[in-house]
Amino acid sequence: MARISSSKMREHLKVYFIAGSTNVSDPLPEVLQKAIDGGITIFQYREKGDGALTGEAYVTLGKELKELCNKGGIPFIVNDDVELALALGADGVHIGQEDDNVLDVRQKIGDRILGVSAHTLEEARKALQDGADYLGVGPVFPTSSKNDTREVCGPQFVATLRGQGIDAPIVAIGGISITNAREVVEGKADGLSVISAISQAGDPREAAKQLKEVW
Ligand SMILES: Nc1nc(C(F)(F)F)ncc1COP(=O)(O)OP(=O)(O)O
Ligand SMILES: [Mg+2]
Repeated sequence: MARISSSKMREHLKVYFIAGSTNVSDPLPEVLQKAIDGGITIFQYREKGDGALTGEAYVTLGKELKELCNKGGIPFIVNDDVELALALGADGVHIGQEDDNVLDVRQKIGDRILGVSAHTLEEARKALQDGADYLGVGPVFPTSSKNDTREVCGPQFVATLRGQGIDAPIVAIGGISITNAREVVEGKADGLSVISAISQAGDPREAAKQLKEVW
């Protein structure tokens, strides 16, 4: 298996749904299936925060979500937890600046997809140099889904990175919804990632469909 190409990675990043059991009121597998039906292009299992599952329940849910992604033909990404990603046979992992070292994770996961959060030009350059396949850049808008974010950088920050020579696949994250998604597209991101815009939507399928239609 070779590393994913940038063009294929950009396609996968278009509508990136991220969720864990604490982000939904209905069972996450049901929400994920609706999101897949609506056209999400990649999913990240991010089981974090108060009330997050642990132990067997954490692994069992991950297995179920991975199966849905496999059937739906989209990559299944695990947030932070490289061991779980390997145990589940995930398609990749996403790590942030406070997580494991990018070089070490690349070594552990082989050619699987590796996403890295970046908030500055230096962090972006280093992550790519160390083996990231895509960057998660944000928060582009204020967000209620994560309480320890760096300061809001705005949707134009991705365009700034492009101007500084970062032409790798980038997905924007943070407070994105259907009402501001166009700004993300105009800001030269390759994709938009959302938690509550889908996980808290009355109709996750419709929400995913509308976000897909922005492209
Ligand atoms: N989970 C993420 N996924 C993305 C993605 F690019 F996939 F959209 N970008 C950024 C993050 C944030 O990652 P991190 O800074 O480690 O915080 P946390 O582990 O709490 O999510
Ligand atoms: Mg993390």
